[in-house]
Amino acid sequence: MTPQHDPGQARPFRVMKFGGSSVGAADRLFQALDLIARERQAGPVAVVVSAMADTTDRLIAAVDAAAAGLAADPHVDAIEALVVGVARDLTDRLQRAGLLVHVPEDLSPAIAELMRPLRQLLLGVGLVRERTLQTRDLALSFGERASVLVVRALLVARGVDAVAVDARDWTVTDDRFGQATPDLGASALQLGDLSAAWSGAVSVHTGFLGRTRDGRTTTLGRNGSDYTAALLAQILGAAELQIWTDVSGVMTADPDLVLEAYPVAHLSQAEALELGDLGMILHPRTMAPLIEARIPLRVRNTARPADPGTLIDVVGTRDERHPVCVVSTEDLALLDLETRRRLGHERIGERALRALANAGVPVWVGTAAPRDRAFAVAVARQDAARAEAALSAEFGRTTEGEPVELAPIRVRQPVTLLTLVGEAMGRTPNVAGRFFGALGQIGVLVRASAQGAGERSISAVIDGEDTATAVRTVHAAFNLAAQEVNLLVLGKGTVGRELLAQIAAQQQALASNQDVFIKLAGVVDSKRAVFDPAGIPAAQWDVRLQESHVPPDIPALLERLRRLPVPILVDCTAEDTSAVYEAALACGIHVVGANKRPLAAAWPIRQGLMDMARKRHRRWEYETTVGASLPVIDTLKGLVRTGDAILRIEGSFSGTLGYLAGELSRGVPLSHAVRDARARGYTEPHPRDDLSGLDVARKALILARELGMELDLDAVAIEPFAPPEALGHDDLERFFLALAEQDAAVAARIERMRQAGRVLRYLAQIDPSAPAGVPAVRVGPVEVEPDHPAARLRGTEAFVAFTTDRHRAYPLLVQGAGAGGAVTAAGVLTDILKIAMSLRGR
Ligand SMILES: Nc1ncnc2c1ncn2[C@@H]1O[C@H](COP(=O)(O)OP(=O)(O)O)[C@@H](O)[C@H]1O
Ligand SMILES: N[C@@H](CC(=O)OP(=O)(O)O)C(=O)O
Repeated sequence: MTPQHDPGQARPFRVMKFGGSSVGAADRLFQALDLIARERQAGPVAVVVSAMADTTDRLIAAVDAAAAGLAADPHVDAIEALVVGVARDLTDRLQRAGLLVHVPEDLSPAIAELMRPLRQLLLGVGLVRERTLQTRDLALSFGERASVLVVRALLVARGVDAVAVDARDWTVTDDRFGQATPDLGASALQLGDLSAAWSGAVSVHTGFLGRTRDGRTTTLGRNGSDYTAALLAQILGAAELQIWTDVSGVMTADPDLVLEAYPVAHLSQAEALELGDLGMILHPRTMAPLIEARIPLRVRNTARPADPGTLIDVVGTRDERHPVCVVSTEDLALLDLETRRRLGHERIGERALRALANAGVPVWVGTAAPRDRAFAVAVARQDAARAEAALSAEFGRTTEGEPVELAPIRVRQPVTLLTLVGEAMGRTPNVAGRFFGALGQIGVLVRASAQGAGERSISAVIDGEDTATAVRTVHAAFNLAAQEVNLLVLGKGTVGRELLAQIAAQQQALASNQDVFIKLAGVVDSKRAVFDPAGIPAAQWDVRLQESHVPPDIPALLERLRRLPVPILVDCTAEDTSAVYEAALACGIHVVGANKRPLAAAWPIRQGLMDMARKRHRRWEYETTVGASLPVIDTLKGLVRTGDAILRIEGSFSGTLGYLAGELSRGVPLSHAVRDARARGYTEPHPRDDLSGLDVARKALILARELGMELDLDAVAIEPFAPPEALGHDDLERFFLALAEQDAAVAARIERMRQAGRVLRYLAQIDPSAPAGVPAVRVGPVEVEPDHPAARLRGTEAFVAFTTDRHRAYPLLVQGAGAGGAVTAAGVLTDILKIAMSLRGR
């Protein structure tokens, strides 16, 4: 192909294409004209425009309406109104900006005149009630033709010499209406003749349109203006093609699907070819002429012309940290073929592809099992029935005289083809591992997969309903600096409130120092919920919750949460939430809980939750259920996992009871000490819940169960902290009166102990090898000797002593602050980070 440089110019052309979004509104078109004028000063320019905004869709609706015997005129009226409105608005703007060099003629009569044959055509369609692709293409041509009329007139009005070119006059195509292919040689000849008349003016071409040799109008397929522009660039031997649209370049993912998507600075032509093939922003055939002619392409944003956009050239970038693009192709069907016996020498894959090609069904992806015993193909959903019929017919007959033994064809739909495209992939290890790992982490099943032969792409076929979550998760795994986790926090009591404050304070540092981004997706209390998949600023949760009128519909919230990357349910309540945990784990949500009740629920329930977590590969972290943020559970798990034999566990787990024991030892009467502890916020709202020993019993049970002891709460021997007769009153005042009646007896006991050199502590004791008839787990008040580790505890301090086979002589001790909102919340945050860090391997 001989490049046709502008005869009067030494410099080569630049081709600028403006899409429907750039020409469909006056403010954008104002920018577009400005860009053209500036570019013209630097050298020769050819412009390609699309139909304004949604005009092409409207024209299709008009044809459909006419064919259905309905009025099509309202659609044409709306298009005319849009075009005339944009032209008027733009004239005003140019005038106000002092840019109007010539006053343009009123364009409405010209536009009405242009549309007249369209109205007649639609009338004809209405009469015959028949709509062929050929008729439709002719109707569609009016969109681009109207744009050219307006753009040329206003360029001239702005002082830029411009000529209108109906690209049908040079784009010679075959007669595949709706999807025509241009003939490059014939088109170049035609254009050569036409271009002589431009003589230095900016030529403004209709995108998308062509004509057969015998003069019938064709279109190049939806979004075909990109293709027109690429052809024009090739024939003109342009130095560059610019595609101006409404986003700042080719983004790492569809910005409508992935909020965090960002523009890719530099792509190779091969990468862009793969992206175009998958229908990502470029028309699938745009790249071919540019590759042939080695012409660079820039994708730019008309509304933000200062943004650099995306450069697509022959070499691309060698930057190893180059982002990759995630493309999802929805509404596909996956057809699975499997032989029960080999089909002679011919492979089923080959035969299947041939059968589909003969039936005119395009295949999105095909993957074969080794030696072709099984084969899966993904096709557009609308082609699924045709594809199935073609395959059934193909494999229904025998080959080489052998009976065909094909299992019934399985059709799964809707499915989505999820593809990762990036040049760097062939040079980076473990791309497949990270890709499938990210999908596995959110419980997405891969139905089929393919790794591009050019090492530039990797694809997975997934269920349609998983699309949004999968795209976001894969995008985050490859393109975001920080691992994102999404929290739904249940409960805004002391622990919940403190946790949210700690998240607000730490969020920034965690993102910059640990590459972990903690996103607060929702908060729920007993009356309402607030949920925002884009994230609630952690400092604003309180206000947002107060403003919310959404009821706390947990199943609905879990359904939304599970669609976000690394979803975590954070339970800061003291309710029976086992059913919530089950639902969460079942749908792929991790759980972090400070709540003891699900762990202390009946053994089959607790075990069911553990099994569900294991089966769904979700984490359930609950370190704070015993000893707040002290590493009690982790230590015990470590001992058990490394095969140590636990001989005995003893501990003081209740900060409240530890505090009370200390106060009594100092001579404070029981009822006073309890009143005081309640006033300090150490006790539950009704102190009976602490004094009964039930809370400590639950903690002891949690530890015992870690040892595999199949016990329920009723197997724990509980002796309350205060005599049971004092605990029966619901009414607080009567409760305190009854408690005061015990003051003297308790004081006398404490005094006796003091004289014997002992102190009172409330301890839990677990003895896995207790003989039959002796409770293996017991909690209650114990008089301890002065050299016992519990004797040294101060205030709300807690301790646990593990006596094991390896720690026999000196028990392993864990000791420190064992209660309080701040330490518990810090423990919950640690559990959340444990999950985030384990996934972060990037
Ligand atoms: N990966 C992606 N990068 C950029 N845009 C994308 C991507 N995926 C989907 N899009 C969508 O493509 C749109 C641009 O294409 P289109 O509407 O055809 O533009 P135009 O009207 O300029 O031809 C964007 O507004 C965006 O919503
Ligand atoms: N107007 C045609 C052709 C085109 O390319 O449009 P856009 O550049 O707006 O995607 C369509 O909507 O398919």
